Amino acid sequence: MEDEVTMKWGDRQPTEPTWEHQDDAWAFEKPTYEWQQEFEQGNAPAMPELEAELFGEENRISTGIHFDKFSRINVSRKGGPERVDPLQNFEQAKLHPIILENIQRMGYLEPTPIQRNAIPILMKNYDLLACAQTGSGKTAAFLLPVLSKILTKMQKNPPVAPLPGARKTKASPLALIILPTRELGIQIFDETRRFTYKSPIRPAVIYGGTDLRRQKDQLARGCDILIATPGRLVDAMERGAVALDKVRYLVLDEADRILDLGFEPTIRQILLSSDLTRDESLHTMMFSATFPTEIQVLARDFMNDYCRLRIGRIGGTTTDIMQKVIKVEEYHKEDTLVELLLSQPPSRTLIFVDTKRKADYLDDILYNKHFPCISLHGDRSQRERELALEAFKVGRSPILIATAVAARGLDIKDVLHVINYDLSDDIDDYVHRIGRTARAGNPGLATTFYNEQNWMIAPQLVKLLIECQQEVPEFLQEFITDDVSYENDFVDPDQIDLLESKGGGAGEGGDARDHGYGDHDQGHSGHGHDQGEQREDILNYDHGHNQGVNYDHAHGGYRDSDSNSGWNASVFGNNNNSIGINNNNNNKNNSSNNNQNFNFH
Ligand SMILES: Nc1ncnc2c1ncn2[C@@H]1O[C@H](COP(=O)(O)OP(=O)(O)OP(=O)(O)O)[C@@H](O)[C@H]1O
Repeated sequence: MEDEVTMKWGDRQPTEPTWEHQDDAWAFEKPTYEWQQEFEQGNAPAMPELEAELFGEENRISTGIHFDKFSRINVSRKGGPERVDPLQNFEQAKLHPIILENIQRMGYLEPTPIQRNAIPILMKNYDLLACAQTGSGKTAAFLLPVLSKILTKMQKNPPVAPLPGARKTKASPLALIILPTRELGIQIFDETRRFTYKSPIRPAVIYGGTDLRRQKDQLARGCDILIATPGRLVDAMERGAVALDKVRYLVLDEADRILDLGFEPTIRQILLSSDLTRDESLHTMMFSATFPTEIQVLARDFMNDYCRLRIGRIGGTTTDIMQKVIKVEEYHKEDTLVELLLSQPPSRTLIFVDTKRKADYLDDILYNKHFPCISLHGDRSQRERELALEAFKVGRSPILIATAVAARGLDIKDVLHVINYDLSDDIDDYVHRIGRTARAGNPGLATTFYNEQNWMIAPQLVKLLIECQQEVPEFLQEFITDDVSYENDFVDPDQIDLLESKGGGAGEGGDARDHGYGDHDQGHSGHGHDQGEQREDILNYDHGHNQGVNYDHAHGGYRDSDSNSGWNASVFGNNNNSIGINNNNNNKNNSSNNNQNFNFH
């Protein structure tokens, strides 16, 4: 088995240490552009090392062959300005020149549909509820106008440098982005570091599981745009590290997941009982690929004269993902997984399981079979979570076994295969999980293990497969119905109460998950709820202490960088990957001119 795996997945070779290994820095301490008082906008000097890190090809996703397909998707807009002219190009958006330069550095040639439509609305200062498919560029759709507006404000009123010797203790950001998971926070921080390059805007990110004092130090250096998980944000506000009175742009990213995790009271607390200015000078926006009714209720309660923008169907997914569903009984899943991994050329692969225990267990099984794997879940210390994701990104551990912690928003280059080892009961979860592949018009493969225990999701899964023109396997055909219609729009705000009183709505029913709310990332420890085989729906645990990175793998922990550094990363970082799975039901052989081949035989 070792030879077989090694031949497939590459020889062990030493790899360069990453930034995390060089010192004990956290992801929130990654460098941002160091603006000096004497710089002028448009004339700031380059920071070549930072520029290479931020814009290097290896660190970001290039558009794929299906990028053009985006433009054929249907767009619906309700509310907001009377007339919106979708952007033909970024230049039309009247974005600040520094932002335009960074768009070029990112290699974005044209806007995606969500960007074409959302940016003009946000530039006109309307509140926005926006839904678009996974991987279709929602992040830039809100970041670009927000950053551009901050820069224009700064140009009119340049920030005043603190007096010599003055000690700033409180951050007063102009923009606040709240999101459900720490990993997503780090990623949006990275994206913000890119778009604020050579600008005076200082971004910061705060999330649980890390030393709040160090995050406070970051905040004390000043912060114009703050990215935060809800619990840590409240914590920082209560400790006087953050004031919200200057916030003019408020974004809830993956808004439905924030509520799903039980953060609604926290969000309402932030929106209602904080020092946030709640008048027409505050612009609020919510983005996601899925929008159950609860989040639409929240939007109605807190947004003014807002625009509802939908690109494609709410909860729909991209046809760039080849979805395969195979029948696998529980007892046979391990063997099938190993066969599946061996049957394909190595490619960055994300395996979803439902429980933390199973993530550890499977990690052990695969590691002992010499697969270059690592796991990520909420029981890991934050340091371990950051290391695991980094190892996956750089290709040192190209197989990541994760719970739902990795399901939302993560944008990792060349994830070619998502495997639903355990299938969630919730179709929205399924959509977000498989959405970790096929980003920005690239192709991807999602393989789902299905058995009778998953009957609950079967009707919706089948509907989605049909909608995406995917093969419906024999064993799922009994779930095909004539009803191919979908609740395909936002609920009219005037109808929400009616809908709620009838007990209906997109977000109702069918959700048997154990949410087991815990400490919500508040920065204190103590969870008793997920010792067993409960599903992991609470992501932002805080153990109150850092358990270190060098866990003994035999005890379900992490491998250190040495023992895990040997896998040849090169095949996982280029565009030359090909993946294939054996499936007797399918003879498709899709190949593309950028050499991403999907071989099904
Ligand atoms: N206009 C563009 N041209 C090329 N690439 C783009 C463009 N806009 C965004 N991208 C890239 O597409 C990828 C996906 O974008 P993003 O992460 O914002 O998707 P998303 O819609 O937020 O997905 P999810 O719902 O999964 O969070 C990113 O790597 C981003 O850099």
